[in-house]
Amino acid sequence: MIGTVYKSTGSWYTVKADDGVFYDCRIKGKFRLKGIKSTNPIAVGDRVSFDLEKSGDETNATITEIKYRKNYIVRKSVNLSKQTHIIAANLDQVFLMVTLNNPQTFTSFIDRFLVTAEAYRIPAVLLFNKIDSYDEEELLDVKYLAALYRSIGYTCVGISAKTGKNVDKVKEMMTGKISMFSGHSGVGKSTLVNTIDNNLDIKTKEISEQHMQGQHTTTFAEMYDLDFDAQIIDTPGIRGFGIVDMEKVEIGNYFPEFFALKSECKFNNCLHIDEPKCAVKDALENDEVAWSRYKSYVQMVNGEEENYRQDIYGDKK
Ligand SMILES: Nc1nc2c(ncn2[C@@H]2O[C@H](COP(=O)(O)OP(=O)(O)OP(=O)(O)O)[C@@H](O)[C@H]2O)c(=O)[nH]1
Ligand SMILES: [Zn+2]
Repeated sequence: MIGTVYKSTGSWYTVKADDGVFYDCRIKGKFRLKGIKSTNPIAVGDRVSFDLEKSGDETNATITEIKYRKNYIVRKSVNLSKQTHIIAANLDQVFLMVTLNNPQTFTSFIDRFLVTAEAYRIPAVLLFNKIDSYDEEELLDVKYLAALYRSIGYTCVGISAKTGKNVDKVKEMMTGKISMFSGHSGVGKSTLVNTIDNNLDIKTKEISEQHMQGQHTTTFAEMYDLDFDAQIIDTPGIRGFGIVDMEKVEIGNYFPEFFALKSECKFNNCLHIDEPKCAVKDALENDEVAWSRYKSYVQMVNGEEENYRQDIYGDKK
């Protein structure tokens, strides 16, 4: 039989077979995955084959094979083994919820998130939430940001999880897909999920930062069916993506508007920092590339942490 993993506890996997029936499965032997040293061989979202075997009154379900994963997101374990914990696999899209204030979402955070999504090959959508609460000036800031990210190719929607404004658009985008919601604490993720499907009762199991750092703590994601043809993956305690290891020369490839210009740079390994005849820097000078994006890029290349203070909306230089 073939199905999708909805939940994993490390030793048991809840699999929804393609006929809609749920089975608790175990794995047999060891699953080794090429290229990753993982603490968990099978993750939520994985497509698996499994066998049913009767023993007396019981039916044992055993996973025998993992199908091709189109993508997966990971969290590095903090202990010395350098093992990777796969949080979820086969996401169709990820929604980043952004608010201008309460809490403030900085462009450096948005850009880091988008770079990670590009690296994971997961389409990202920006949802500007709480538009019911903004004054005219703030709405202009939202429009500016939405236009900026749209020009790069990202879908952007202004929504209100509270009033339901444009939530129908979000539902439309979710139909037939597996989605994940990310964003800072307080941006309205739970509120939105409740507005989308008020029968769903995801108990947001908040895990303290301190707890997350404990090496024995494992956070398990879970997939939920909504009351229309859509699934969401909830990752308790994980509000963004883990950080993906990247080479400096790679980072520019995950800024789509930089990548599009790369072939016009004089050097094919151009870092777009100090090199002469750099098409990205030329575009920046001509205001064809946003300064906020370039600033995020330089921070990432230099391996700096997000610098919240310097990051101002609509600040072009
Ligand atoms: N005005 C307004 N308030 C909102 C909106 N969406 C959420 N809120 C409020 O923002 C606060 C935080 O919302 P939550 O849904 O708990 O945020 P969250 O992202 O799930 O937060 P964590 O669980 O901490 O990650 C609550 O007081 C909500 O009522 C909105 O569209 N407009
Ligand atoms: Zn360049």
